[in-house]
Amino acid sequence: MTTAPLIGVLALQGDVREHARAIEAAGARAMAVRRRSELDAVDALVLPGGESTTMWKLATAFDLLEPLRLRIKDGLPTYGSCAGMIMLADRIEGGVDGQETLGGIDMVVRRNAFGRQVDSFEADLDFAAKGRVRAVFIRAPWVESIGPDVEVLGRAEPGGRIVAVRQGPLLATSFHPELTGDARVHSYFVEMVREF
Ligand SMILES: NC(=O)CC[C@H](N)C(=O)O
Repeated sequence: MTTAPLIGVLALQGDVREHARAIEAAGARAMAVRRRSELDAVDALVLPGGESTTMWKLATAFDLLEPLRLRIKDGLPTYGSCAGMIMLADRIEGGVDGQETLGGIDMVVRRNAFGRQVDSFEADLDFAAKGRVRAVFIRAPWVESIGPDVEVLGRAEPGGRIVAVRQGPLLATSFHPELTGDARVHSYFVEMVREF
């Protein structure tokens, strides 16, 4: 890919604008995705933080759930942060009755694992080869277990819980790098997108 990749941000709910800004800071182009035609147009996708139950319900109402699943299955590079991580999990714990995900990463993610809203916190952690990043956790999930093809890119300290993973073209973090003004996690994703 010689031109800057076009990265969609699923814009049903959540902190869409912050991700769009971070994508642009990482040297790619950003576009809000609400319709199937927009989903078809992008080279990659970000699933923002927000509320996974709402995202699932809106994706169903907008007829996007199956198209999203299919594009992810076909290898669309996709990055999910927080609620987006939950959406990328093959299996979840602590979901509401009947809660569905898009799936793609062979992992079990526990919703609201770090506690309630008041338990939101910030911490520094090592992210992949990018060095130490400031991680903002907001009613965040953690990764309870992973399959053999999933690579761990980051752990919360202390406790060592898995909070960043990658499986092929799919990336997920429990935390919100789009809120820190540091685009290194998005840069990592843009590098992934250029590989595929
Ligand atoms: N900041 C977030 O994205 C929180 C995720 C939220 N707890 C959920 O279950 O979807």
